[in-house]
Amino acid sequence: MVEFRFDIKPLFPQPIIKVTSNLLPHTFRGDRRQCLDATTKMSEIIDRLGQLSATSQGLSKPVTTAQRLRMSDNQTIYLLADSEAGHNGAVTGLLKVGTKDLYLFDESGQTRKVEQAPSILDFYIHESRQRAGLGKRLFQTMLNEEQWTPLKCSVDRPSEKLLGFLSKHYGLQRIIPQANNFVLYEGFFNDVAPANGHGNAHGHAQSPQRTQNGLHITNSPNTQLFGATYLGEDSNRRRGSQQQSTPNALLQQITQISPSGRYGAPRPTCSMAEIIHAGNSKGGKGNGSAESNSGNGNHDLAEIAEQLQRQSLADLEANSYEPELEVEPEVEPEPEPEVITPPSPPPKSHTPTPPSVRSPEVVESIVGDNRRPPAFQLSKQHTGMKNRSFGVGMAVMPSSKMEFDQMEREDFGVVKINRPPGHDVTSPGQDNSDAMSTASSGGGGGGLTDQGYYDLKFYHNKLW
Ligand SMILES: CC(=O)SCCNC(=O)CCNC(=O)[C@H](O)C(C)(C)COP(=O)(O)OP(=O)(O)OC[C@H]1O[C@@H](n2cnc3c(N)ncnc32)[C@H](O)[C@@H]1OP(=O)(O)O
Repeated sequence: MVEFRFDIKPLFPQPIIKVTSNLLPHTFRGDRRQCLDATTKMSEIIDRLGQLSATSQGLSKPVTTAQRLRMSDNQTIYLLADSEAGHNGAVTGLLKVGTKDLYLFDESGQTRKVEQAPSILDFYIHESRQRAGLGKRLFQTMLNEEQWTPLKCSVDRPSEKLLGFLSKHYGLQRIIPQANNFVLYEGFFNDVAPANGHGNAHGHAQSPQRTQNGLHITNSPNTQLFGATYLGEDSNRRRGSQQQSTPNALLQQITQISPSGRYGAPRPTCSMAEIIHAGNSKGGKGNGSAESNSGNGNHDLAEIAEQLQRQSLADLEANSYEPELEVEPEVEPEPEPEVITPPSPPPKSHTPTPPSVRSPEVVESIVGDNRRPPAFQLSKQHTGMKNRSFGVGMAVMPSSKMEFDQMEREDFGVVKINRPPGHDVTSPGQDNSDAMSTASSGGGGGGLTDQGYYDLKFYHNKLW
């Protein structure tokens, strides 16, 4: 029996009480001070019983704590007490139930999403009182209160004892195998309309693709991994009235979010998705020139990469590297700026500026007019948001890399050229990683070392 330093009887005017997130017995009446006292004591009771249950089941940490109950909005704990026991009475059992949205297999192996499935989450009768019918008493009280039937309950990782208990008292034996830890019994899906693989165990028939609250449910792995997509009324109207050919519509779809949970937080627009999807929506690819892709954010990454590759190859052939372009002066090396601000250095009149090392203005036109000027300029040391895609760099040219300085989270920046090999800059603000990449490439003895080379890297947001 579980006894406490305080008298439990005031908390248990009846043998079984219900506790929800307010941590008060459902029978509680009292003022503020009594309320505080009751929640403190109730928390202690719940934590203690939860710990005993975990120990009894061999769990490393309790499933049931007062804190968890306080944070929940759909869980209820039933507590069984023996007021006659000892001096202060004793608490003898705990049963925690709640509702869960679950993806479940039915008898035929079809996946179904069951919303608010009744779930048995934790069940414990003190060892000294087991097999005396107390479990049945507690469980039956819960069924009556919740108006559930045993067959419609999912059971979260039941122990052998609980399986025996359910078999003995409720004849539940034939389990429908599941991929998760929940156990359900044949008959769970009875009287539920199949509705294309989606249903509700309570029989609240739902539209196969759209539920009342606007959740878009499919059987896809993405849905199962990330949850249903929330399609608000606005969005529904938009989808009806608007073709998906506009980039905005596509972007809205891309950034649609789940309404709750950890996937519910608003996500920033993915710039790469913007490029890929918005580019595709154009239909035609244009003439392939980078400049032609400016505006509206319709860029094709492959096209840009191809363009830069062509330009880089042309530069190689023309032997037109100009290491002095955007290279710090020999005498007074300055820290290499992380974010290049316009204007670009004036090209020598006799040497055409290599297209692959365009001035920021040119590159800006590649990435489109929708790039907003940053309110202030951040280096990658500030933002930590600079992601290198060496694969893309490799695709452009094996010995070169593209670099886009990301001035803002959502935007592409400018192409820049690293300092030439051997040109050490040791001032504090220098770009260490760039220096390292330069050194390592140069150390490899590449053919371009003697001539210097352009270290172009390509940065973008992480995609997934
Ligand atoms: C989702 C979950 O919570 S899973 C975890 C379930 N909890 C536990 O395993 C914790 C330890 N066990 C217990 O707390 C209890 O045994 C409970 C809650 C499972 C059942 O409570 P009890 O008061 O013992 O149940 P009650 O007396 O009403 O029914 C007894 C039946 O339960 C099953 N049972 C209870 N104890 C045991 C046991 N030690 N070994 C095997 N079966 C048991 C048997 O079917 C038993 O019938 P039997 O005595 O004729 O064999």
